[in-house]
Amino acid sequence: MQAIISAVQMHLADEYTITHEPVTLFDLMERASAAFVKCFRKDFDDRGLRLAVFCGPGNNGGDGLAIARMLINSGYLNTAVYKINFSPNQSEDNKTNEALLKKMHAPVRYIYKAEDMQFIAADVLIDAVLGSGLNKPLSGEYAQLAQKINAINIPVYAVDIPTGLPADGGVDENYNGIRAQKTITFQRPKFNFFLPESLAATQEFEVVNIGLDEDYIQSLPAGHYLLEEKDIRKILPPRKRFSHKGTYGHALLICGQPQTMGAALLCASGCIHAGAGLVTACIPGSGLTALNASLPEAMYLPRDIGQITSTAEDYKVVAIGCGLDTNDESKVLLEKALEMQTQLVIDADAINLLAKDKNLLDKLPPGTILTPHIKEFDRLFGNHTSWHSRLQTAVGEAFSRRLTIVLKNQYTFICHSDKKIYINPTGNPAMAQGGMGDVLTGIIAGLLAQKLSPLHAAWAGCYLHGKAGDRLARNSYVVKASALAEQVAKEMK
Ligand SMILES: NC(=O)C1=CN([C@@H]2O[C@H](COP(=O)(O)OP(=O)(O)OC[C@H]3O[C@@H](n4cnc5c(N)ncnc54)[C@H](O)[C@@H]3O)[C@@H](O)[C@H]2O)[C@@H](O)CC1
Ligand SMILES: [K+]
Repeated sequence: MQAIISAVQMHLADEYTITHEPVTLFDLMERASAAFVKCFRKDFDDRGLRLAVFCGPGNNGGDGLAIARMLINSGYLNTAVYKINFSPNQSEDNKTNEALLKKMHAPVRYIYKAEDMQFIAADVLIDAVLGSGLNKPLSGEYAQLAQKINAINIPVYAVDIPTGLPADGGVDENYNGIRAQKTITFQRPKFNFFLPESLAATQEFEVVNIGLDEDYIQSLPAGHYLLEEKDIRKILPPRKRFSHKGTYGHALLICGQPQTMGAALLCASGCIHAGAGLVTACIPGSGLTALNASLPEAMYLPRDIGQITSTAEDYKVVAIGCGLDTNDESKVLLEKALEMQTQLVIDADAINLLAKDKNLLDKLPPGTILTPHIKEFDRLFGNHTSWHSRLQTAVGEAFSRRLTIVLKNQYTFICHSDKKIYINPTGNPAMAQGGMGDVLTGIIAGLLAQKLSPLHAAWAGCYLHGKAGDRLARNSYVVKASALAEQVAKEMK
């Protein structure tokens, strides 16, 4: 998995690479700029485009100047360079790149005040004003410049980071920086790109490698990690010779009401397709026919506390909450589940029940997995006005209560008791439909039944769920939860 390092650590990686390899900062800037141009050309192949490259005073601006040179050299002859000179500061490599550009007789226009900026006749604008060196929110001339750039209605491609967006530490709800269509970022995505608020700063991002020392980057103490396919492959349980259904564990799913039986069925389907040896659905009797018809592999347990208690020892994992309602009967079921001393997955209405009665929250056994979406999370742990603060709460609660909190979103954040946040990269908006969360709960329960640790079950569950969704979204506008559950088994192969 990739360590998502901070802007400060990225700077260290930069220095480390320069000290330990025969490269200079200027060489790194060349590499970064060449990588940007390569990526940019994939999206804009037309050499006749009018490009406006805005370059600031530091190394981000240095990249911009080098990018302009490379674009002109590769035939984008309508490239105009705007050099932002709000202060006399200029980094060394910025100076070198400015000189190289001038040697080519490329016209460089200087902007000393935001109001100097006249009408820009361009098809695409490249933002290399400020990058990871941002050390305070934009104000004064820079804020005005950002406003003026945003008012030009053309696509903006940001170099490394949109000007005004910090790399980490949250995004201001009144983001006043440059709004990019795409950001081509160096070596690592920046943590803030994963927060929904960053959409104001960039619609999308692409990471390009610039050859910084990977071993060093991975050795840095990071609080955030981005999951990769190889991490998941390593932890998936193998189907062994001579194994049988008992080998792969028994999951009990306490889910569903007569009017939300689909949630229980989808959860059971996720669990079956993730490979649990046995799946028992504890659902209202009115759902039995549907269960037998749609999932003949699943067994049925009536909603009877006596029967649940007497079979408690059979289960490796209990998942509770999908379509459960928050009525008194459901509360009793949750109380029972909390006493069962098995691995627990708590979702949906079971989370809402915890929110209603904080005494129950305090009874969660260590190792429990919670799978809230944003509203369930805020009901449980209080309202948050930003994702940054929500994640801080999630990390704190996961640590102090020894939980794994799967905070669902476009990029799901898995906050674990080790105080780290694991980011799941898979998934897409075609999956935004009812029932998806129920399938995820089932998948995680299925993996826990197969003896994965809570953390590994959360990693693999989220990754596979999103990957199945990505595969299905290639040929479909929306992805149905039931189809996704079936796809999961194929992704695990
Ligand atoms: N990390 C790396 O390994 C590499 C980084 N490179 C580039 O270098 C960039 C970072 O460069 P720098 O550290 O020079 O910083 P920037 O170019 O982002 O910023 C330049 C300077 O602007 C000033 N500044 C910051 N915030 C401001 C604000 N709100 N208002 C007014 N002035 C402000 C600061 O004094 C800062 O040093 C990266 O984003 C990337 O584009 C690449 O050139 C190559 C390698
Ligand atoms: K930038």
